Amino acid sequence: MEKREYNWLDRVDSPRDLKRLSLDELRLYCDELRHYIIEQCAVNPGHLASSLGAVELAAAVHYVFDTPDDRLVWDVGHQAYAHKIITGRREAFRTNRKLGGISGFPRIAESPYDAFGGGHSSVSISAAFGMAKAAELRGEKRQVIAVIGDGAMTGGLAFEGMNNAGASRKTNMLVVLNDNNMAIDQATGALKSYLLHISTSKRYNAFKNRLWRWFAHVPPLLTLCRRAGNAVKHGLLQKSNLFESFNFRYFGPVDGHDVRALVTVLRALKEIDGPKLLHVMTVKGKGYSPAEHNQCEWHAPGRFNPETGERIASADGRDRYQDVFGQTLVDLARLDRRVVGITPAMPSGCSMNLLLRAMPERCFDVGIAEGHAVTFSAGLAAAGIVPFCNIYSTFMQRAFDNVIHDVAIQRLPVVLCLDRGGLVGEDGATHHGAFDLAYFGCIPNLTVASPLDERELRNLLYTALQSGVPFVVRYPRGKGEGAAWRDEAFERLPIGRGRRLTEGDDMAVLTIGPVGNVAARAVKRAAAEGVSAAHYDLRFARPLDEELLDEVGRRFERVVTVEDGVVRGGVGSAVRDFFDRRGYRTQVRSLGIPDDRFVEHGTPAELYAQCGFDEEGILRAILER
Ligand SMILES: Cc1ncc(C[n+]2csc(CCOP(=O)(O)OP(=O)(O)O)c2C)c(N)n1
Ligand SMILES: CC(=O)[C@@H](O)[C@H](O)COP(=O)(O)O
Ligand SMILES: [Mg+2]
Repeated sequence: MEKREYNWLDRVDSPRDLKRLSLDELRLYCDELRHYIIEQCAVNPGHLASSLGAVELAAAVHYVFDTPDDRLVWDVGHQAYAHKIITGRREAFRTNRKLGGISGFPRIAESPYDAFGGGHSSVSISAAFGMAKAAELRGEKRQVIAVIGDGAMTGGLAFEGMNNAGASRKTNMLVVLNDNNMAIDQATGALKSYLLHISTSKRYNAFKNRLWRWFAHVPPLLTLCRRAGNAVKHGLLQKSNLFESFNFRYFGPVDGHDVRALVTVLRALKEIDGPKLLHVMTVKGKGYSPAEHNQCEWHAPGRFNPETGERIASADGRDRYQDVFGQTLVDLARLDRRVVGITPAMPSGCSMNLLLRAMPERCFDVGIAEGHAVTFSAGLAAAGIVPFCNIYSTFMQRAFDNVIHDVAIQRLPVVLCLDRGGLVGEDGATHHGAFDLAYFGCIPNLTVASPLDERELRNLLYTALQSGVPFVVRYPRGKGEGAAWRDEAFERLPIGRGRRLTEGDDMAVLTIGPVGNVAARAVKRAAAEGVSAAHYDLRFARPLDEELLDEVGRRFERVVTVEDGVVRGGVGSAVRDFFDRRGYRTQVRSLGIPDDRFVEHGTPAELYAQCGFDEEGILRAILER
């Protein structure tokens, strides 16, 4: 990619400015917009490939519709960078995902153009339907548009939204299906084949192309085309149209990078009432060759050299926790024929792609469907398989009831692997794994553990396999401590037992998970400053090690608990409850993620400091008398 001067980019600070451009100028503007996104993401990382794929779409929607009066909802929101830049955030985009800067996702609080917040998948149709219904109830005339990817469309919630909205034939809403045949990894499932079928059906497309050409040149034909709708499409498509079955009028597929064609089609659709869906074909990473050629890696590539496409990674020899999970799962699957892996659309994110490559028949990418992933796992477990179901902590929130109803009550031996537990950094409030220790800590029959380091993660996964009970293993995003783990012999760990890491006399520090390593450094520094702190690693949030806690309660008047999770309802709360119940008068100070606000985006180091449980914060709490 070559450096270039911008002639059009700087002229647009709002959709109103955009509308002043001719269609030819709009195309030139889109080229520059794409270039700017690449240039900025190279130095300030973000969701590059999806946003490159939606440049023309964002421009065309803002060109045709009257945002913010017309409501535009982006599903997930990771493809909305062009939208942000068009809607007055061109300069602010330099602060994308930085502490105090704009969010990587749409946010209602950030701009009137962000009609609905994003981050988690498959919400757009339900939200847009709510807005369309509200407009109807309030007698307001406005358009509502939901842009949803083919990956997000695999989520059950999207179908719940369509089912509901489709029954309301008068309600005016447009769903734009942004189909690039990719989620983060390869698209999966029956919907993928279906979308491929309708986007490649030659007879239907030849007919449809003629229809759209008429649309463009002879406006009165619009009415005719509307009437032609269902019957013709059904006749030409071998399968009945899925979206039409939900009472959505189906239009497309159209080329999502031909901004002129998009404008033409959207203008036409604006005149059609009721629920309708426009199928748009895009290329993930469009316009940046490295991203087009390796769409998965360029979903969120980190920093890179825009000229060469070389990604800039810091190599310090330490593995990520997800690497430990991915390789250990392969090792366990080799050890035990009952082991399988389940991921809701995150094989690369959680490194289950290692199992997918090694034993594809024993690895299931079920689409963006966390609830289904858990219940599917429960079904497998009920039939003698040991599923390792890996879900990012924040997305597990979607499957809370499935864990209670389908796993815990029935005591089925599902291993729930919670990746991204704790603060995740730049993705911000929607993605921090803040609540899991609180929401799993209160469920009967669940064992909940978190390792201190890589080797312990490996051993906890092994222990979970041996346990025969519902077992949660929770670990954070990013790199570990550098502990040796590869090819280490497995060790079965005692369930519900913690251990003392450091002896001390003045007070005790209780930790769970890798944040214990940070606390260990603070404990050392406290000793140098004259405070002798005993350090205990609980390892299990449930069941708690009561013997260990009795020892602490008996010996210490002052305790600091540290967890990379929300302070209320988490491990600190459970420890305090235990001391109360046992009648210990120990004073407990709990450090963790605050529960009086959502923590926003920033680097992990900045956020730990802000929340007061970085090394300095823990040290301060230990020294406080
Ligand atoms: C509930 C939930 N599960 C998983 C994710 C992680 N995730 C973010 S984007 C994405 C893929 C989305 O695919 P698609 O909608 O087709 O957009 P594309 O990346 O192809 O542009 C996934 C799985 C999420 N954001 N929300
Ligand atoms: C938008 C989204 O939900 C994912 O792309 C997420 O940002 C991935 O996070 P990791 O970078 O932690 O895999
Ligand atoms: Mg996609």
